[in-house]
Amino acid sequence: MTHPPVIATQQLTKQFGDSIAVNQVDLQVQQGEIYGLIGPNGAGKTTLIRMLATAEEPTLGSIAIAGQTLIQNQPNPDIKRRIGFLPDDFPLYDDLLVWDYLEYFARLYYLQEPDLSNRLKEVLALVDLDNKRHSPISTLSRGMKQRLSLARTIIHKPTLLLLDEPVSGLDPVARVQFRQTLKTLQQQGLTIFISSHILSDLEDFCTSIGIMQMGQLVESSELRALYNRDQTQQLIISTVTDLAPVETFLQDHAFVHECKVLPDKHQIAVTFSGTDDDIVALLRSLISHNFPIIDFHRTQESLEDIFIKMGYRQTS
Ligand SMILES: Nc1ncnc2c1ncn2[C@@H]1O[C@H](COP(=O)(O)OP(=O)(O)OP(=O)(O)O)[C@@H](O)[C@H]1O
Repeated sequence: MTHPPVIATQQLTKQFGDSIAVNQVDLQVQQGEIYGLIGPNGAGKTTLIRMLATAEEPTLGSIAIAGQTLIQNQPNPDIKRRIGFLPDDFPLYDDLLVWDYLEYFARLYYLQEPDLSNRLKEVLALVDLDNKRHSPISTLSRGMKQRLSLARTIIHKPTLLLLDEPVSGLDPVARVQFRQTLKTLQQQGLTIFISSHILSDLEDFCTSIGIMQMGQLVESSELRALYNRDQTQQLIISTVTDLAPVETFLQDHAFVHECKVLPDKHQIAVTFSGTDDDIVALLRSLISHNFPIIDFHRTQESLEDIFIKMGYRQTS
C-alpha cells in the first residue's frame, strides 16, 4: 500500500501586509525522508515551517499532513499530535533539571507512569544525554541544550519532525552529533523537514533538498536526482613528483573540461565528461606515459558547485 505524502502543500501562500513571505509553494515530502530546505535570510523558510506546524495560518493554498487536509481556523489535535516542531528560538528553562524539564512536557501530552519514565529514559538515550538527567539545564553545553530541545520535541512520538535552523550556532562537533541523532530518528521511521541557510549543514544527510528564494520554492528534488543531473564527473589525481607535466597532459585530453591544481594536497582535480570506459582509458594513458600516479579516484562534485552551475548563487 502506498502512503500519502507526509507533507503536501498546494499553492501555499503567506502574506504579511503588502509583502509575500511564502509564494504559491507546492511541496511534497514522502514518508521517511529527511528533506532539507535551504535559502538565504528572509527567503520564507521560517514562515513555511510555521505554517506546516500549524503555528501560522496560510493566506491562501492548502496543507495536508499524512493525507489529512488542514482546515483554516479549525485546530486539528490529531494532526498536531503527529508533528514535533522545534522553532529556532525555543526557550529552555535554565533553572530546571534536564529530567524535570522533559517530564513537564511529557505531562502536557498526558503521559503517565510508568510510560512517562520509560519514554523519558528512551529519549534521553536517543539524544545521548542519559548521564545528564540530574543536571541543571544551565550547566549544559550549547550542543547538549539543542539535543535536549530535540528530546522535548519528540517526547510525544510524532511522525513528522519540523526543525527550523536547529544547528545554527553549534560548533562542528555538536553539528555532527545533532545530525547523527537525526539519522537515528529517520531510521526509526520519522520524516524530518529541516531548514538551514547553510547548505553544508544539510547535504550529507538529507534525502531531498529544496531551495527557497524570495518566498518561492525554486528547486525541490531528491539528492540523487540532483547529483545525476550533472553530467560531468570529478577525478582526483596525485603523483609522487611535480604535478605540472600531468596538468599539461590532461589539458590536451578531449574529455577534460577543467584542471584545478590543489597544491596543498598535491592533487589535481579534473572535471571530466567521458564515460566510465573513458576514465579507464585516461588512467591507462597516464600510466603508459610513465607518470608516477599515486592516487586516481572519482569523487562527487559538491552540491554547492552543482547549485552554482544551476544558477543559484545565494545558497549559503
Ligand atoms: N510576523 C511577521 N510579520 C511581518 N513580516 C514577517 C513576519 N514574519 C516574517 N516576515 C517577513 O517574511 C519574510 C520571510 O521571513 P522568514 O523569517 O520566513 O524567512 P527565513 O528564510 O526563515 O529567514 P531567516 O533565514 O533569516 O530565518 C521576511 O521578509 C520577513 O521580514
